[in-house]
Amino acid sequence: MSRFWNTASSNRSSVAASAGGGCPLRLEIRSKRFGAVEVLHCLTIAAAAGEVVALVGPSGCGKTTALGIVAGLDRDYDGSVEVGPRLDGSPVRLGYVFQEPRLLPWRTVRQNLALVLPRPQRKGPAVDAMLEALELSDCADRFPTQLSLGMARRVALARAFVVQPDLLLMDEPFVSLDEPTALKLRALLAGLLERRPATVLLVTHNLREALALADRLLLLAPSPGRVVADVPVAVPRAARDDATVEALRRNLLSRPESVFRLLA
Ligand SMILES: Nc1ncnc2c1ncn2[C@@H]1O[C@H](COP(=O)(O)OP(=O)(O)OP(=O)(O)O)[C@@H](O)[C@H]1O
Repeated sequence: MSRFWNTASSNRSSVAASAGGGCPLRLEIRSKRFGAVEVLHCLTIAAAAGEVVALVGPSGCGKTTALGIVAGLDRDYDGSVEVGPRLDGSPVRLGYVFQEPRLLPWRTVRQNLALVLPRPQRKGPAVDAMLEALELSDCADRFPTQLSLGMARRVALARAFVVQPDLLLMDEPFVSLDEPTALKLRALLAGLLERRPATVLLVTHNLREALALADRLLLLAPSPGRVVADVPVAVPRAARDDATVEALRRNLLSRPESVFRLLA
């Protein structure tokens, strides 16, 4: 197991080893509190190696809190997290795309990417290849203040991918972008995952985005946050053009179960 931690009493659960890109993930939170308020209760998220799982739910239902726990940024909870293993036993690599790009303002685009790599690899071809894949070669020597929000978000995506992550955590990665820019970034992300699969937890408010990218949607309800629906997306990702995504969205919104009203 590459990483495992918990507080209070935890249940260790077994997960199959990763055979290709990505690694398995299992998160079981019995309870997560901030002070007297319980924000997550009996929340279980499991993802197979290479699976893209979208966490969808209203503001405040605990999506970011759950990501922080998976990333190891928050260890004050009752439950367990298992990430990995990789088949070859090597350490799991984690990528995190935050809600804001969080680039170092005093470093250039190229330097922001290089800094997340082990020192011997920083001058190798990985950085330039990733900049090219995300159509960022022309701004490699710019500083973050010289970028548009869409470019800064592409750099944040490039920084997460340059480590070749097994597990990628994405928290509203395309929020507050105009729709054409968001569409372009989604297509770039889909292309990156096609070339090098990773297990992805994608937090989003945007149902179209979830349906365009994910293999499965987990719908969370608030107070306290928990999973109320687990919805597989049967159409292959490559076949999900705008019209197909819209049809999937309408189909989901028309389902009679009351939990789907959370999406309206
Ligand atoms: N550090 C903190 N201290 C106290 N309460 C917090 C803290 N962080 C989050 N919360 C509360 O926990 C709940 C879940 O917050 P979280 O940010 O995880 O929700 P979210 O689903 O990601 O929301 P959004 O979609 O608006 O980003 C909210 O009620 C929030 O106010």
